[in-house]
Amino acid sequence: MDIFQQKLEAYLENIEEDVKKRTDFIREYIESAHAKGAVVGISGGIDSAVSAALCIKALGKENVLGIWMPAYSSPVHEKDAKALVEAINLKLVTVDVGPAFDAITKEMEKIEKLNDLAKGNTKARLRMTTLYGIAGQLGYLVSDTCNYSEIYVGYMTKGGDGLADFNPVSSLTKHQIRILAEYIGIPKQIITKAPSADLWAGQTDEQEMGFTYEDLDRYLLTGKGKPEVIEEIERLHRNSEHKRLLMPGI
Ligand SMILES: Nc1ncnc2c1ncn2[C@@H]1O[C@H](COP(=O)(O)OP(=O)(O)OC[C@H]2O[C@@H]([n+]3cccc(C(=O)O)c3)[C@H](O)[C@@H]2O)[C@@H](O)[C@H]1O
Ligand SMILES: Nc1ncnc2c1ncn2[C@@H]1O[C@H](COP(=O)(O)OP(=O)(O)OP(=O)(O)O)[C@@H](O)[C@H]1O
Ligand SMILES: [Mg+2]
Repeated sequence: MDIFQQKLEAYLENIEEDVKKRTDFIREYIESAHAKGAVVGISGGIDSAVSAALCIKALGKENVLGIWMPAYSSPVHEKDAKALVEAINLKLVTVDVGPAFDAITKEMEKIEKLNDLAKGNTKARLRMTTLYGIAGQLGYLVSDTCNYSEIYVGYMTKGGDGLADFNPVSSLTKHQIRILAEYIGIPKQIITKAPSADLWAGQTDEQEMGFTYEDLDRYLLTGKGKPEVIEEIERLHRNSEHKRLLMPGI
């Protein structure tokens, strides 16, 4: 077995302890903030599924609210988001951010036509706005869902999915998230589906990043990989430093 597989095996061996560590963290953090619960944006993808499941284990299903927020999202993700209701006992509501997206895009395009990335990042920031609106109303905190692999290369929208109050999965690579997902009973189709931000039709993480999660996680867990891939990962890491810091000021 190669060293990458050994690291993943080691994670699986200690998974019960890992779940306890994460659920203790969530419970203690929510208590220390005097909050009543947590909201999680539910995309139909694996990171939000695992984050929500950990929040439910920590806080109880009554104190966790999942929000499905479509903006011309693909139907497969809606089906997968809804599959979580039974699988992890999730309270799920829908807030359609499509109309707000259309309205704000129309206003912004009075300046200049927006490209897919600018439009996609706007969707992510409207979701952040929605999560904070509901969390503020309920006295909840907003759970982040970004995993370690994404955070390392800055693969998240600044002020969008990259902004929340606490993160129950920030130290887990994508491969570790998959192991955890299986352990806590996330539906198979969510685990095996190609990771996608779904910010525009046909988008997938691996295609956009230009390398696979296998390449990224192997490097993160073992330091090994093709030199040109490592160089690209480190370039993205350097260029996204600003997303992992509080804003600079003077
Ligand atoms: N050095 C610096 N210091 C301070 N701020 C700096 C900066 N360089 C850029 N910036 C600011 O950051 C902005 C660029 O960051 P940002 O707006 O995030 O935009 P950007 O990094 O260009 O795009 C976000 C990326 O994350 C991906 N994403 C988003 C959401 C979810 C997921 C997913 O996996 O599901 C993936 C998305 O597909 C895209 O590849 C610039 O417009 C500028 O305002
Ligand atoms: N349609 C959506 N409704 C609600 N939340 C969303 C939606 N799209 C994205 N999000 C939020 O943005 C986060 C970032 O998306 P990302 O694609 O990285 O995670 P994921 O969809 O949970 O996992 P993956 O796509 O890797 O399987 C999601 O975890 C979720 O919290
Ligand atoms: Mg996704």
